[in-house]
Amino acid sequence: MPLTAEQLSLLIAGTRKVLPLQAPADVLLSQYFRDHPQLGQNDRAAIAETVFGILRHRFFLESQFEKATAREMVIAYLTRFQGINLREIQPLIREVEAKWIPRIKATPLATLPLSIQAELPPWLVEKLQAFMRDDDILSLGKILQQPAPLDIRVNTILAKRETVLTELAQAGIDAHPTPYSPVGIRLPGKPTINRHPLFLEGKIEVQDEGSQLLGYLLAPKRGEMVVDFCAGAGGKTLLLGALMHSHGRLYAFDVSEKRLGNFKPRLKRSGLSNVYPQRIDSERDMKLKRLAGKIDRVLVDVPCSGLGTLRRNPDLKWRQTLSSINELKIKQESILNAAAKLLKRGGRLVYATCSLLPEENQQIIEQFLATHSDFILLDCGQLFAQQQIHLTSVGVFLQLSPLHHHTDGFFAAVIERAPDQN
Ligand SMILES: C[S@@+](CC[C@H](N)C(=O)[O-])C[C@H]1O[C@@H](n2cnc3c(N)ncnc32)[C@H](O)[C@@H]1O
Repeated sequence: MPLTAEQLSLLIAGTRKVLPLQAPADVLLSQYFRDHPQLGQNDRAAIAETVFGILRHRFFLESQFEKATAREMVIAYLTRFQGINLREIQPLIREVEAKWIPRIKATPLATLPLSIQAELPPWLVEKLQAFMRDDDILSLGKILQQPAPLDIRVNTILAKRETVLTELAQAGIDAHPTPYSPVGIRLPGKPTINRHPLFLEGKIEVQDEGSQLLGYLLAPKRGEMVVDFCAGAGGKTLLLGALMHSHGRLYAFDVSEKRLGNFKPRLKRSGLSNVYPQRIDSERDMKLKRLAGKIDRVLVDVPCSGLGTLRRNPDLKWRQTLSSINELKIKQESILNAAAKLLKRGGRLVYATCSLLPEENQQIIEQFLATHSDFILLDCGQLFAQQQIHLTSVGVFLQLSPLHHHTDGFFAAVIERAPDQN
């Protein structure tokens, strides 16, 4: 159906609300939808698709104007990236706008600077160039412009992956086992899953395959004492609880009351009975003292730049800066130091981020190991192989990539506190 003038103005209004990025794009969009309850499901979907599409191509779109307005961005996006032709949109736009459309459609990408071609901020391209070739940065940038697939995790406390796959097939939902995670399913059509009985009964949870794999590196066992130090809304906690078969003690710490609040209904659905969510003031909270040296396994999924999730959160390209990354590094170091104190001798810690930058990843671990001689680094590739998970290009560290693994860009390192010598 051809675009109508009313639909075009809705797309422009939604874009105008989000583009200044005074908050995360998804928060601004939800706010906008709450303020406009008259918008139907289709209008909302079209606005969200356009706003996120513009964010994915914003460097190119802005390069085409002196100072682009929301209206110009929408028209340029629809015609260059959504295949709407000039004849179709002409009745809805001004004469002067119709004049620049052919130029924007024809601009060859290869003539533009790498940061525009890759749709990455110049400061980030510069950081990546320290360890990547330009054509690899371009391939990465291009894959990060694609929307991510929808991955779910089967809650093995309540269901088996084969049974869930059968039920999804019966419901006419295109679904495939994920290639690496033994409990993952990929849903290429991205159906709305949160009203499906499998979801409501706690048999499935939305979770990127990369995030699932981190749980297999920690590999907590039944009956152990385990801490998820930065549990947030509990995405990874729930997998850890399932790997523990709901036996033992799993503390879910976070500084955010709101995130832990979002965890509560998920925990209830999961059927797990060994999880203890607890808010802490900071990584120096006194509550942590009593657990020092007592914990078998600790997951530290630290706050990070999130640059490995640009497929889902393209707005991070503007919300992160060189100085925010410097602040994050200090926090990451401090959280890792505090979390490591909880480990008993022989205990294992997984440090994880969804960042692509070595300074938030291996450099934090290398710095930690240089000052903690009682910790050793384990090999992620070997730990996966022990569990029959065969990932390509994984060495001592895990760096998942949307390009090579079709997951978000997760990083992980596994360290162990040296066992007692006696
Ligand atoms: C990357 S997110 C964790 C996501 C979560 N593990 C999941 O799988 O859904 C990082 C979390 O660290 C929390 N955080 C920030 N500072 C913290 C601190 N000092 N101690 C513990 N958690 C902290 C944030 O509130 C945020 O929820």
